[in-house]
Amino acid sequence: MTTTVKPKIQVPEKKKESASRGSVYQSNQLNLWYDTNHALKNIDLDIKENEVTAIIGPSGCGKSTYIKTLNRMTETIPSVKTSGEIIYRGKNILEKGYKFEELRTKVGMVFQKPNPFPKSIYENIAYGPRIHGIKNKKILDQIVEKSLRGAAIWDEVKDRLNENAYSLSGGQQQRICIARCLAIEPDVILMDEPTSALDPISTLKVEELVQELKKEYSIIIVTHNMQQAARISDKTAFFLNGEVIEFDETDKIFSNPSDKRTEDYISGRFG
Ligand SMILES: Nc1ncnc2c1ncn2[C@@H]1O[C@H](COP(=O)(O)OP(=O)(O)OP(=O)(O)O)[C@@H](O)[C@H]1O
Repeated sequence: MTTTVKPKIQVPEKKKESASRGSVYQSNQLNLWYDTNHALKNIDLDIKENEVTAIIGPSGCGKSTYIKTLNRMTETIPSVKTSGEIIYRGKNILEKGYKFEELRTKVGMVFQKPNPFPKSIYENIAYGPRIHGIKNKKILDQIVEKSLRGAAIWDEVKDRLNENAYSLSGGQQQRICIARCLAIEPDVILMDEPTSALDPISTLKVEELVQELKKEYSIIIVTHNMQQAARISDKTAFFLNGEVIEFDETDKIFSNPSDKRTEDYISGRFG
């Protein structure tokens, strides 16, 4: 008797053109230790451009560690050791001599808790371009408007650009943080549970925004919300105890996973 796994979570129809896309990140046999804690184990992932890739898995499985490694944020922790490769656009970012600054201008990061600067809405967005040498007020104005429009928050803030970003709601602050990323014209946006501190309406806005942004950017999103992964991602990687158990098209992962552990996780049997 054959058994088929019934879809647990509704996945919207998505275009399947993945095979023809280029790779933005490739991790090859990536390992990471915090002292003796082996937090990432032989991670092989090929992340394609202009897709949304979701990283899911139970608490402590290494999701945040993985996404932070893509931006070399873990290397500031003294106990961290890594082995293997992370190839970003053809270059191993873990190699000595890799120009770290290059990564900073190409990869934007959005965190769990909105973290605008304690400055005006305008200054939050203009800050990055200024650091990169843009001083002309007219050009900065254009970047600010374009970035806020890109983050679907222009209409809400256009008349209050000089107000402190802290005066906005949490959901608006998160979109300001996304606009701040867009202002540096990144190639990739890394999002670490970007909606977990938001209410359902703000969550929906950010999810719609992610769908829109993938036309121009590659997005990697850590989420503990499986419905969210199913709604917005093209590919999903299921992590467990520091390993990638399964990485596939999101509809395959949520309707017919290959591994029993994935099936158990998405059906809510653990995690
Ligand atoms: N700064 C750190 N120093 C030491 N160990 C850490 C550090 N950050 C994470 N770890 C450990 O690495 C492992 C993976 O943690 P990580 O935060 O990547 O998991 P996660 O899947 O993102 O979890 P969660 O869903 O709870 O955020 C855990 O054992 C954790 O205790």
